[in-house]
Amino acid sequence: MTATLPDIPDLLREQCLIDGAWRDAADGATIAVRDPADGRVIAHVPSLSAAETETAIEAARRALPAWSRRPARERSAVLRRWFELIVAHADDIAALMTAEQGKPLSEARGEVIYAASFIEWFAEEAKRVYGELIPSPSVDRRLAVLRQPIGVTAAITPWNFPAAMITRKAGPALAAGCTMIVKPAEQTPLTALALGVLAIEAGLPPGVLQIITGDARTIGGVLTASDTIRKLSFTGSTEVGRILMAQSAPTIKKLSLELGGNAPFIVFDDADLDAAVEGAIASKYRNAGQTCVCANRIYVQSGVHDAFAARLAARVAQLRVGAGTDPDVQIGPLIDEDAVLKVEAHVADALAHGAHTLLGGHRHARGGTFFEPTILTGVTQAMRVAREETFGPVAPLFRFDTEAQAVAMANDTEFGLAAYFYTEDVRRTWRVAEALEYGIVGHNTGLISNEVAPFGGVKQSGLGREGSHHGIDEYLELKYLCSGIG
Ligand SMILES: NC(=O)C1=CN([C@@H]2O[C@H](COP(=O)(O)OP(=O)(O)OC[C@H]3O[C@@H](n4cnc5c(N)ncnc54)[C@H](OP(=O)(O)O)[C@@H]3O)[C@@H](O)[C@H]2O)C=CC1
Ligand SMILES: O=C(O)CCCC(=O)O
Repeated sequence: MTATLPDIPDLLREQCLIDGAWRDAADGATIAVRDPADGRVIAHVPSLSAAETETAIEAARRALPAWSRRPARERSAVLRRWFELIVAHADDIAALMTAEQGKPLSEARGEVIYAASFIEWFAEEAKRVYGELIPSPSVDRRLAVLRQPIGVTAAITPWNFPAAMITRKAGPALAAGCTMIVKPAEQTPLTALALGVLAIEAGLPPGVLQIITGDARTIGGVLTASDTIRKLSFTGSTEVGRILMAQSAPTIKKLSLELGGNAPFIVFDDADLDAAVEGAIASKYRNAGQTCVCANRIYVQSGVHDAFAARLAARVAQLRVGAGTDPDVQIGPLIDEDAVLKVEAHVADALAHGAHTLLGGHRHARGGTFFEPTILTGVTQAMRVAREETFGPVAPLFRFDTEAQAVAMANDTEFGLAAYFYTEDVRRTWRVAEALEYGIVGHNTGLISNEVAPFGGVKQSGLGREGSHHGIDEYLELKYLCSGIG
């Protein structure tokens, strides 16, 4: 262990949570966790086997009957305590998150509060899982619909939001009366395990929540093959989403998939340009561009293109790159070397096909996985930055002339998670919002995420919605009861 880890013995766990107990792998195997700011190993977590994954599933199965039968009010109270504990420990969890993920401390703290908001929200929703009484077609029968927990569930989560992607799944699952096994990304297990510490402290009974670490294919293979697990929720790449969907087919699992995005960000001639620049920065450079809803393609109408590019460049040039622990830094390191290679490849491809660098374009002078905040101009639909999620601090600017062109280019992708546009024209607002083939649309804002609204995509960006009052439905089954009373 090194000095880059915060001194928080109560929250720092290097063991997995199974059946209410903290465990190592039986064979002692571990995975190293690194600080992306300097590449140093900061901790080790267990690398569990397939058999240990089965043990976690079995614990969740045993815990299900009692937890699902607890009155909703009691489940709600436990979740409420978990929420309060997360908020009370926000600074410590943020420090842990920055150490393993790299995002600036202020962003990490923001994520912890965001993560906690899902637990608070679903603590409330737990009490509102209403059924229905259907007007009967005959006098001798009564027709009812019950909404019941789906059963044992699993979540596989990414490194870019190490806390919020867990609570957005565990919150509704536990509120609904399900039990869950969470497998966090190998880069960011410490935040997940710290959430587990607080869940136990909040009074979550053994087996209701398991947090297991290890080889993704081994654990993913066991989770998807399991007949006990009735639902899998995954956030991550579209490629892995496809694999998990195929692996879940034999057991016909219910799936929530929150996959890659390739978000268009459209600036029309009639936009408030300063607001559009701020929105673009918030959307593009948050988490160093490593967000599935980050603006990936910035389309700017010809009349304002050059002014927008100049203002954006002036602002982005002020963004400071460095370790997330430095309070003056806005852009931390990328998660790993593979991430940097992908960003470099996208920039090189764009330049080779005629784009120009307005700002940045290279690895940062600090070395490691730091990358310069970058703006490219003269980008076209044929380039890789237009077709694939870059997941880095690169803003590619495309020029367009008409609204129809902008909408067509924005929709020209297999992805459909988030889209943004800036206009002051109310008629255009509705026209464009309705025409964009996306699950989430931001108008005159670059920040759309919160716990009260449904988050999720269309097309190959995934299935299902998280957050909002819809989020709990993903963990419930409808049961139709036809009662003969003649
Ligand atoms: N929608 C989103 O929010 C995200 C999108 N991405 C996109 O994906 C790209 C690659 O990022 P990456 O981290 O590799 O994303 P992945 O999709 O590979 O990882 C996300 C999660 O899936 C797990 N996983 C990976 N392979 C399997 C498998 N075969 N079976 C079961 N679980 C698996 C990972 O585990 P482990 O970490 O142990 O390998 C991690 O927990 C990014 O550049 C970005 O474009 C990435 C993260 C989030
Ligand atoms: O990148 C993701 O996978 C989640 C986006 C974070 C959010 O805005 O909720």
